[in-house]
Amino acid sequence: MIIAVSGTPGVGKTTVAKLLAKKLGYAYVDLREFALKHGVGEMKGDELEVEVDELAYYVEKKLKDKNVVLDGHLSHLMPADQVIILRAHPKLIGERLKERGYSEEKIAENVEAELVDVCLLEAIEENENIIEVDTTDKSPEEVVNEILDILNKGIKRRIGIVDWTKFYDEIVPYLKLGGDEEWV
Ligand SMILES: Nc1ncnc2c1ncn2[C@@H]1O[C@H](COP(=O)(O)OP(=O)(O)OP(=O)(O)O)[C@@H](O)[C@H]1O
Repeated sequence: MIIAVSGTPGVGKTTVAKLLAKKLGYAYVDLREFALKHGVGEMKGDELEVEVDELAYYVEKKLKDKNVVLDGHLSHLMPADQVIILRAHPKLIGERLKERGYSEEKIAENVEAELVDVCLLEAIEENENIIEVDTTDKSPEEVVNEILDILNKGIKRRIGIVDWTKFYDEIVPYLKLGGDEEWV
């Protein structure tokens, strides 16, 4: 069984995926390292640009019959049996990425992606089995226990649990609004 753990950068995918794999006794697979290992994608500066279909082909071929937790911000586009989309208050994403030294532009891009549910919407296009978990104010342990609880109940789909637009005023400072052009 392939369980994909996805979400906006900084949401906690790696932390949660490793712990989830440990508790389930599954192998942990970092999708970026998996791509590199199989020669998928091209390095553009620090970033690895991959062809999603090519990566999905290798995931299907190499991991299909294994018990793995797949970690990566493209994992929701892979042929997984179960997708977990982690969510966090966009302000938290902004603070974590600021701490990592990301540029204002990169922070704004990711905060906005979390605000408007980009990962979730992409996942819905690809997979029926999606569980969304709000990690805000929870420890990684609590998040993993929540995931295990849902899976143990046989629930495969639980979406629409957060609406960050309610907190728009708190999120605005992290966004780059208006661009360079003046409104006339
Ligand atoms: N409930 C939580 N779940 C997961 N991570 C949490 C939680 N609370 C705090 N954190 C912290 O948030 C940070 C998330 O970092 P992590 O590398 O796991 O995110 P990521 O989504 O994998 O990022 P990236 O996509 O950039 O690799 C870690 O420092 C982690 O300790």
